[in-house]
Amino acid sequence: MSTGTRVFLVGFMGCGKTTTGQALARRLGWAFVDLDTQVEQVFGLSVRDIFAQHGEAAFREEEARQLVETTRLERVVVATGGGTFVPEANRVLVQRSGISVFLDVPWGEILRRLPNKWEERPLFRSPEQALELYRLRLPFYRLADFTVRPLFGEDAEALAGRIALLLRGLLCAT
Ligand SMILES: Nc1ncnc2c1ncn2[C@@H]1O[C@H](COP(=O)(O)OP(=O)(O)OP(=O)(O)O)[C@@H](O)[C@H]1O
Ligand SMILES: O=C(O)C1=C[C@@H](O)[C@@H](O)[C@H](O)C1
Ligand SMILES: [Mg+2]
Repeated sequence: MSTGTRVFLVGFMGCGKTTTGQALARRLGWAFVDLDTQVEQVFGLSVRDIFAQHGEAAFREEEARQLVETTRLERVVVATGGGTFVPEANRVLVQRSGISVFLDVPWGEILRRLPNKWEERPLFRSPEQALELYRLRLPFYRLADFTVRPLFGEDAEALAGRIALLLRGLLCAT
């Protein structure tokens, strides 16, 4: 399987996977897929309502299924969900199918970005619980092929530009 035509952005809720992913896809002239949106479309419900009505396990099952679907596409940037890269099966699939990039946003900045958004993200129950989850997840995110830490004040467009530069070098080499 060619790994040069898919990019998977991974990282914690609020690190900018969706926003940066859209900007990156535009720059590369590639398609963009947001995994959370795909799952929402299958259920016809928001992430919050999927968790509430069907439970997290049902969400994770569909998330894994939608991840497989993305590996059938070429020239695509995938914004994963915050938990997608944690199960080993998902991680192995990503590592075999494309290039993974961890958006390594420090906790303080995540907190600044996500006030009042807790009810949309069922696993962001309180800052304390979310910090615990963030710490548990970091070792998994660090298994991504590349880690990119947004610079102070660097917006999603600028960050996408930096990732595009990194990828262009890699894509030329494959
Ligand atoms: N580089 C950036 N600088 C400042 N704000 C940003 C940046 N990237 C994204 N944001 C803002 O942070 C918030 C969260 O971004 P986004 O929804 O893209 O994160 P996400 O990683 O997709 O989160 P989730 O896992 O919950 O889907 C949004 O309000 C977005 O505008
Ligand atoms: O971190 C997580 O586990 C999640 C992040 C979001 O992107 C959604 O996939 C959902 O809210 C779960
Ligand atoms: Mg997102």
